[in-house]
Parts: sequence; structure tokens; C-alpha cells
Amino acid sequence: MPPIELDERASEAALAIQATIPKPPKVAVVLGSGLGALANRLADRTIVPYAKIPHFPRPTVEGHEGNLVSGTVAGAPLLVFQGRFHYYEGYGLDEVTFPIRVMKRLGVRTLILTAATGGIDLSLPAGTIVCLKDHLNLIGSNPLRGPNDERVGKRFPDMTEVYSHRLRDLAFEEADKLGLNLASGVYACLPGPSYETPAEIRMLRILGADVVGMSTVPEAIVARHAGLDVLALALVTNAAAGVSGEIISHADVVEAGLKATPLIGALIEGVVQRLDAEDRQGTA
Ligand SMILES: O=P(O)(O)O[C@@H]1C[C@H](O)[C@@H](CO)O1
Ligand SMILES: Nc1nc2[nH]cnc2c(=O)[nH]1
Repeated sequence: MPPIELDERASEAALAIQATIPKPPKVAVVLGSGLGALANRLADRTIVPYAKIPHFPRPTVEGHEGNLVSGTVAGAPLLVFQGRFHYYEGYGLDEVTFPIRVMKRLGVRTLILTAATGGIDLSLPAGTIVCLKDHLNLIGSNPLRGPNDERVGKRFPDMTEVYSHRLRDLAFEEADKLGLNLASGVYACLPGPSYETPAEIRMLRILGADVVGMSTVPEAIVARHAGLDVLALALVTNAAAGVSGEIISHADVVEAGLKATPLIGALIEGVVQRLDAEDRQGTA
């Protein structure tokens, strides 16, 4: 039997989700390392374990639970992907970005990506939240490689504005309300799983990167291809290699994520409530 096409797999996964969540929220968030507890802030929760969704991969990394959670924040609907897939886990980019293809079929229009990152810029210490303004795809491939589904998006999608100016403005306004000093920066995506060497970090700084991670970019590319508006919030969990001389460990990354969850959660909630208000007024 020939392998089932990606499109068909995504449609089957979306159908299975709709059996439990008949009217999925139009805003989705993907939670990065250590940020999983954000899903617990939702009210009226419906939880679908990834294991119950056909064709869905399974997270293999600590700090990525593997649940799809639908619920509300202060009355505004939100779909939470509690756990993501990374290239370094051995998954192909098709699998890494499978949740994005599925959420498109569920009717999601706005995607909020979150990620744990190393701070390259000296002005971005651990604990800083960075609103991404652009990225460097250094993963060595592209998630859109292969046949293009014209029903979803163009063969050669423009990437001039991956991270929506409108959503970034909204995030900065909400950060102001919280008294949060939100930073702005460029994310470099490397394949991992080893962290960088100090020489690699010096190279990334010259290339214009402010933070470094192992995710987010493939998801953002697939989302833009499909016409979703994207906002990405990177938490600096550690100084990048060689910046402070401190050893980097995933346990510390997860702990920093946990610590920052209330703040990044409040920011996301503010943004989601604004989007919901716009949606109700028909301006979104
Ligand atoms: O899923 P994210 O990008 O938040 O996780 C980062 C990258 C690696 O998976 C991990 C390294 O500690 O954190
Ligand atoms: N590549 C990379 N990913 C991270 N995720 C959290 N911290 C880091 C880091 O320093 N480098």
C-alpha cells in the first residue's frame, strides 16, 4: 500500500480532533521547553492526548507533555499544543510541522509560538522575553521541501514579514500594561541537539542573531505558507555558550521556563483577549 499523503494524514488528524473539540478556537499556541504549565491556566479545558490523534508524533523530550488542550482564558478561546516536535529528535520536518498543518485544517488563523532560547545579545539576560521580528533558518533544510499543495499555499511563499507587525504591536501594548520590558530580536534556528560552541555563538552574533534555539522556524515557515498570522515569543532561559561561561543544561532550561510561565502566560492571555475582542467586533 502506498504511504498516505501528508495532506490526507493532516485531514484525518483534524477530523479526529473535531470529534472531541467540534468548534476549535481560532488562536493556537505551541508551548516551548518548560512552558507546558501554561496549559493549566485555561478554564473549561478539553484535553486530547497526542497519542489519541491519528498520525500525530509523540514528544520525546523532557518538558514537552504531548497534549492538545482546548479552553478559555478570561472567556477567550485558546487551543494549546502542550509539547512540540524537534528535528533533533529524529523527526523529519514534515512531522515537526505536522501540528501546524493540522491546525490550519481546524480553522486556526493566528499562531503564537513560544520557545526556550539562549541569549546571544549581551543585553538579553536569562528571564528576558523576546518578541521575534525575524529569523535565520540554519537547520539545513526547509519544511516546504517536496510537492507543494497549491490549495494550502504558493510554491514560493514570501517571507518578508514572517512575524506579523500587527501582532507584535499588540504584544508590546499588552507587555506595557503588565509593566513587562518585552525585547525584540532575531532567532537563529540550529538543528541541535548539542548546544552551540562559543565560536558558533560569535558567528551567529555576526550573522545578526539575538537568540538561538532548535525549533520555531520550521513551524513559522509552514504557518506563513498556509496564511496564518504568526507571533513568536522566545524566553531567554540561559546565556548562549561562551557569553557568561556557564555550562548549559536542559534541566536548567526547563526550570527557567517554569519560573517564567506566569509572566509569559499573562502576556499571551492579554494578546488572546485582544484578538478575541477584535474577532467579536469583526475587525480581526
Ligand atoms: O521547544 P523549545 O524550542 O522551547 O526547546 C528548546 C530547544 C531544545 O528543544 C531545548 C534545549 O534545552 O530547549
Ligand atoms: N540552540 C539552543 N537552544 C536552546 N534552548 C535553550 N537554550 C538554548 C541554547 O543555548 N541554544
